[in-house]
Amino acid sequence: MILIVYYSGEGHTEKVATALGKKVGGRLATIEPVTEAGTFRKAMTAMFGMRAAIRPMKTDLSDVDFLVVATPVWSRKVPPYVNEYLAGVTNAAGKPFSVLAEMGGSGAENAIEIVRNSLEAKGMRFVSSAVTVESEVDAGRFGPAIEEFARTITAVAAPAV
Ligand SMILES: Cc1cc2nc3c(=O)[nH]c(=O)nc-3n(C[C@H](O)[C@H](O)[C@H](O)COP(=O)(O)O)c2cc1C
Repeated sequence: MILIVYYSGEGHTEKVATALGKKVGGRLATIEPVTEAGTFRKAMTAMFGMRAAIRPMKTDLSDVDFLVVATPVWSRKVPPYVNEYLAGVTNAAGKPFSVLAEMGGSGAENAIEIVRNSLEAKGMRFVSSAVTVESEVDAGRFGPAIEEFARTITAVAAPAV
């Protein structure tokens, strides 16, 4: 089973994750914050690599064959809710993963590196990454950006039936 875990504050990451899910036959799971912070706090907690409480969700990857983490870029890093999810991941050793970063304009590579380091520390195996840009997502022009990304995923994990 391909699992696509995402957080999306304003719907862009969700739009891309949903389209990707259709392409690869993946199951979607959303990271939900317990409380919505204001913009300043969001930027600060991301900048300092902090974690913030999320609603209970499955973090045990026992029945997952391939994990995709899709995240917005915040302060050239990732939201504290994504850090919280990543910290909770268990039974992940040896499993492949890919990362999708959705951004306004810059910092995606750094955000991808953060997710990559966190999951590699759990023994997971990095496969690929992709970047989408807010304006392209708004215009519905992100298809090509995830086309090749989807292929790298299905090449490793057979789509769920
Ligand atoms: C607190 C905060 C910090 C952000 N920092 C960055 C950044 O460093 N680089 C960037 O390109 N976009 C940044 N953005 C823009 C988001 O990445 C962009 O709006 C993205 O589309 C949001 O995805 P979402 O709609 O799924 O929440 C930031 C947005 C917020 C709210």
